[in-house]
Amino acid sequence: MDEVSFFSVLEKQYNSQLPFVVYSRPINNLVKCWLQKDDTLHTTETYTESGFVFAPFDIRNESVLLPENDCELYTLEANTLKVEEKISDFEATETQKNAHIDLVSKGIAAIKKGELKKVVLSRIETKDLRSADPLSIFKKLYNKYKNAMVYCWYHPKVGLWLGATPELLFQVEGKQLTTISLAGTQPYKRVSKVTWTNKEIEEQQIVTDYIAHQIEPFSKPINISDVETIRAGSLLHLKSRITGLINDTAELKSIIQALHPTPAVCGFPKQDAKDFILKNENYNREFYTGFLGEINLKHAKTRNKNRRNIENNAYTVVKKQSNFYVNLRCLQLKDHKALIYVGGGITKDSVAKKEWEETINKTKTIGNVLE
Ligand SMILES: C=C(O[C@@H]1C=C(C(=O)O)C=C[C@H]1O)C(=O)O
Repeated sequence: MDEVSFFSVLEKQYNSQLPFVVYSRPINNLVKCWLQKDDTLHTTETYTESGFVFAPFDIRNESVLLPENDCELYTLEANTLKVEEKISDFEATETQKNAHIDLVSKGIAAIKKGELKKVVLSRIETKDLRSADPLSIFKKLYNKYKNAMVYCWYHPKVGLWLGATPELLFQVEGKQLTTISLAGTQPYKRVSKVTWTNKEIEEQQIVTDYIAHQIEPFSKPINISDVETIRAGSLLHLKSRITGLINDTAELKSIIQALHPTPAVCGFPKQDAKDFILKNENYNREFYTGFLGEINLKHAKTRNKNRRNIENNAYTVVKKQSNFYVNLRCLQLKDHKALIYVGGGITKDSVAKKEWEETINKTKTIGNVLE
């Protein structure tokens, strides 16, 4: 399917108020879309169905599913998508600044009292839009962020979300489990040598240790890569890659429950951090810091048993694959407004004003493509 037909099918779907998702994973130049045939709100509790899942931060609320069997799927291959690149600046207000600094200060105080070790605190930044065409925003995100999972998700009974997230929650392909620990943030400044403070190194280590501990019951042996610096748009983060082989009895739901939400977006210890967030953030995160992605898709790979006799020995392995990304650097489109969701990890060494600046820098990822 060519680009014009691909996006006109999507536009028709949106204008008919029918659910869809259009997305591209960081691994290739494929843009995929799933169009649900009616507007039924499907949810999943078991995570055994196949389709595309959109799950909230607070998993006690419903995870929305676009079931594979109720959807039409299209794929487009493209390096860049055609779109007019108009953008404009926006500024945060002082009220929001003071409210966020107060919230972060509360977090630091709780950590110093020993109630928690790390908590991720966030806020919403609202921007009035001149143009609120979700598909143009999607195209701009796709052109700008090749290393991100870029998506636009819509359900008439839930809302419209867009994002460009650098963070994999986890991926399972057959028995192979891959996840990452991503934390620590600084602006990207085009220098070759990047230095990190103890605050960020410790913050990321908390995430790595937690993930390794949580997947231990399902997966052995666990390999943890060295920590590296990665770029996500105008930001840098610390990242480790964690892999393992899951055992036969491990269910997808148990892995989700073990990992989501990680200390990268919630904090540590998990329940205390979550309680602190729900009590103090003063707004509903909804799907921000939830997760999204393909669930239980069958993926066929052709292999050759014997390289000398390729024709006769080719065989196909069908593996089930799920890949979930953490819903970050995202916004919700509502009544011609963009609600941009941003947060950052707080530890004992955090400085409230710097955390405020970090959220400003994070709004730019998605704010940079809005008009
Ligand atoms: C919470 C966010 O990002 C997370 C928090 C980070 C941090 O505290 O340094 C870094 C990457 C993400 O894991 C966000 O972008 O809103």
